[in-house]
Amino acid sequence: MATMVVAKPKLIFVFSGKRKSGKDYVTGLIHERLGSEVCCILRLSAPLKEQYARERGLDFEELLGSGQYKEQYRADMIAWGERRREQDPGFFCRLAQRGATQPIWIVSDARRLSDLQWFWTEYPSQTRCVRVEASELTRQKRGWEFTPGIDDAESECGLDHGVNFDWVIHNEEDAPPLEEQLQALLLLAQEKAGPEAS
Ligand SMILES: Nc1ncnc2c1ncn2[C@@H]1O[C@H](COP(=O)(O)OP(=O)(O)O)[C@@H](O)[C@H]1O
Ligand SMILES: C[C@@](O)(CCOP(=O)(O)OP(=O)(O)O)CC(=O)O
Repeated sequence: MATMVVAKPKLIFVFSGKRKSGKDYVTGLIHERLGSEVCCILRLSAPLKEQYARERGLDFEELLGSGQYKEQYRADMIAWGERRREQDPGFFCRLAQRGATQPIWIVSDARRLSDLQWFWTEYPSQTRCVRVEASELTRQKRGWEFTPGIDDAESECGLDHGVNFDWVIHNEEDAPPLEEQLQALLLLAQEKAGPEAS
């Protein structure tokens, strides 16, 4: 693969969380607050879904969505992606960062220790890990159903233990408001990005 020249970020928030915990919702709030000039959202699953859709003649946009379409293919996408990660753990991380020029990056969907290790290795001083937490009841209310082979496998459980997260965001009705929980992340991002982020 040709060497991709990537603009160095000043700060990277690497998010993880269970299905329907609110990763996209929370990272969307941060992105909205900081603005597209300063902040971009990187999805590790996007290059995976793009190649998977191409190989199988599927609808890439639908795979990016949050509906049933992607759930039909999730198990096979997981297996397909894991075969590639076995050969090159950073394969999807490198592809996801293509074209990112903003100073603040948000990786919205880390799932495995190899994801975190890639960013810690490539960007040791810039990387901060954030976990989005929600109870199973809350996730069920958002449309999650336990699926054997998915919710008890690495894709969903790979970061359940052994990670000292820099922040844990409790995305629950009875938790403090997200704006309050995200204050420290937003302040750090504004400090790192400089005056244009304020
Ligand atoms: N704090 C919240 N307030 C309102 N809706 C939320 C909140 N968190 C998540 N949601 C909704 O719940 C669903 C799942 O959230 P999402 O961010 O897609 O989860 P994930 O990306 O972790 O699978 C979405 O419809 C989203 O809009
Ligand atoms: C094969 C996947 O990349 C599919 C991920 O799809 P999404 O990122 O859409 O998942 P949620 O938003 O958590 O529901 C998972 C993997 O193990 O790589």
